Amino acid sequence: TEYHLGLLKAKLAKYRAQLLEPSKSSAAKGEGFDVMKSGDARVALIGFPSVGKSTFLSLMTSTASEAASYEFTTLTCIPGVIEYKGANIQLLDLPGIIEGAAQGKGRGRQVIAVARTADVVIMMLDATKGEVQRALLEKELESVGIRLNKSKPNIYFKPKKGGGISFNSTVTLTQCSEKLVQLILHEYKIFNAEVLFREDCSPDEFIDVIVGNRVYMPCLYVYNKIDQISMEEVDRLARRPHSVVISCGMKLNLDYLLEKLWEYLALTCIYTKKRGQRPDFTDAIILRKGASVEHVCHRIHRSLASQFKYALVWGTSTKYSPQRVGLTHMMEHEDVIQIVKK
Ligand SMILES: Nc1nc2c(ncn2[C@@H]2O[C@H](COP(=O)(O)OP(=O)(O)OP(=O)(O)O)[C@@H](O)[C@H]2O)c(=O)[nH]1
Ligand SMILES: [K+]
Ligand SMILES: [Mg+2]
Repeated sequence: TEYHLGLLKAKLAKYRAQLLEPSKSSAAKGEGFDVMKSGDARVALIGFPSVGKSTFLSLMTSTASEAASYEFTTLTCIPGVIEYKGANIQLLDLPGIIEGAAQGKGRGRQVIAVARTADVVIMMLDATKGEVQRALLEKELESVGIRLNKSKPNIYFKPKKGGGISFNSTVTLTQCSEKLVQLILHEYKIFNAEVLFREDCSPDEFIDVIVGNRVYMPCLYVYNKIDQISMEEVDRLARRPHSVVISCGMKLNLDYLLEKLWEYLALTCIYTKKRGQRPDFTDAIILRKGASVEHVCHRIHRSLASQFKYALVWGTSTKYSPQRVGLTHMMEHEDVIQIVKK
C-alpha cells in the first residue's frame, strides 16, 4: 500500500501541476498586483474576508486601508511600512481569499502570487470562527507549492544523462525505499539520476524535490478578535505552534506579535566600525539571511565593492575576532565590520 500511495501522490502532484499551468501564463500577462518591493523585508497578510487584515495594517503602519464589516472590502494590494528595530518591514494588506483561491476563485491567484514573494506570511484568522479556516487556507497555499514552516527536504537529487538511478541514504528511512523512489521517478519519466537522502523524508517531500520551484516560508498564525472569545479559548489558541493571539479592536498583544514577527523574519543586523573608533550600534545595516561582505558593501555605497581591499569582522561568523575576510565571507547576525579600501 505504501508504494501505491506514493505513486498515487506522484500522479496527483503531476496533474495538479498541469491544472495550474494556464494560471502561469495569465500571471505572466501582468495579472498580479504590481507592488514594488521596498524596505528590508516583506510580509503578506493572508486570510479569509473580514478577519481584520486591513484593520491590522492601519494599526501597525501609517497607511490607512479601508476596513468594514462586509466581506471583500479590500480589492487590491495595499502596502504599508512597519518600522521596527531600525528595519523597514513592508506589510501588504491583500483581498480576502476563500476556498478555491488557488483555482482562481475571487482574486485568489493574484493574492497567492504575492504571498510567494513574501519573506513571512501572516495568516490572519478570526478567533471566533473554527479551525477549519486555517486548514482550508493551508490547503490552498500547499496546492500551489508554498510550504509553511517547513525546511527544504535534505535530499540531494541530480538528473543525469545515463547510468540509471543511483540511490543512497545516510540515515535509516522509514517512509521511503529505493523501490518507491524509483517508481516515483519513473512516474516523472526520470530514468537516470543520483539520489541521496540525508534525512528520513516522506514520499511527498521527495516529490517536492523532484518538482522543484517550491517555496519554503515561515508563517505566523495570528488569531484576531480575541475580545470576542472566552479566556479558555484564548489560552488554547495561544498555545498552538506558530500562533499568536491578538485583538486589533482592543489593541491587545500587538507588541508581542511584532517580537514574534521579527524572530520569524530572522534578519541579519550588521554594525559598521571605522578604524580606531567604536562600532556604531545605533545604526545597523539590515540584511536578509545569507548575506556576504559584498552585500554589506553594496548597502554602504554602490562603488565600495570595487574599492574593497579586505574587511575585519568581529562576531559569530569568524573563528577569531577580528578576522581578516574577503568579499565572499558570510556575515552573521550582530557581526561588526570594518572595511579597508584599496
Ligand atoms: N471585535 C473585533 N472586531 C474587529 C477586530 N479587528 C477588526 N474587527 C472588525 O472586523 C471587520 C472586518 O475588518 P477588516 O479590517 O475590514 O477585515 P479584512 O480582513 O481586511 O476584510 P476584507 O478586506 O473584506 O477581506 C471590521 O468591522 C472591523 O472593525 C477585533 O480585534 N475585534
Ligand atoms: K471587511
Ligand atoms: Mg481588507
